[in-house]
Amino acid sequence: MNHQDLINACRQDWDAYTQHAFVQQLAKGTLAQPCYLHYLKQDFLFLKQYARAYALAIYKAHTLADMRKALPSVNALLDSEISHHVSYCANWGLTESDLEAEDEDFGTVAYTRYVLDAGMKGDIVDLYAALAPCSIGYAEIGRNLSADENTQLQGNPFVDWITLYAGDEFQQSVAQGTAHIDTLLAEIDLDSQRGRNLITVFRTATRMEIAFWQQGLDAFSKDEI
Ligand SMILES: Cc1ncc(CN)c(N)n1
Repeated sequence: MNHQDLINACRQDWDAYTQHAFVQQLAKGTLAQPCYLHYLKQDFLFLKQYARAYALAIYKAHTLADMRKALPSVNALLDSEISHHVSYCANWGLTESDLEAEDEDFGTVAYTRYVLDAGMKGDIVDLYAALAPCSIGYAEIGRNLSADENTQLQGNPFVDWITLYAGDEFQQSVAQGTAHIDTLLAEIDLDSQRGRNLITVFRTATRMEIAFWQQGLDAFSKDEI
């Protein structure tokens, strides 16, 4: 099996994730600012836990080769993606320590601890099945938005978000990570119990992504700014 089998096995949830109303409003530039800010703050906290999960992949690896494969993702999260969020949030006068002091919302706790638990109780492949919707999904969203002529780039307050995830650096790092996941999945039969378990893990993380977008949209009524 490979990553595409995982996506195909949960197609409905996958499409609900990658085409969520939050994504469509980002693309049109119509997303309410409180929703974006809530999402960014929570995503900062999400990425911090997510970096721990990639560090767990080093711990779970049996070979030096697999340990080295996980390291670029830890670096990319800590040096690039989290730093982008810190700079975006500086526009609202928020510092890195302000962001670290934020409370995690329920969807943030549920998703990140689910990924960490899948990796703790399973092996490295279970962990990657839980991590994969995050990287592969955002890369797909970035590509879709940049290829779609209806995406509003000019004057769009969220253009930085779109260019981050559509950009070469993010796309290449996800392509490398996905090739590694495919190598690990290649030994597993899609119709085996193991294959079905991995689909469940991948689908659960995909459903968590949908809930994470919704958590951002639901912030509309909260007084965030
Ligand atoms: C919730 C979520 N999922 C995925 C990504 C992309 N790394 C992200 N920043 N946030």
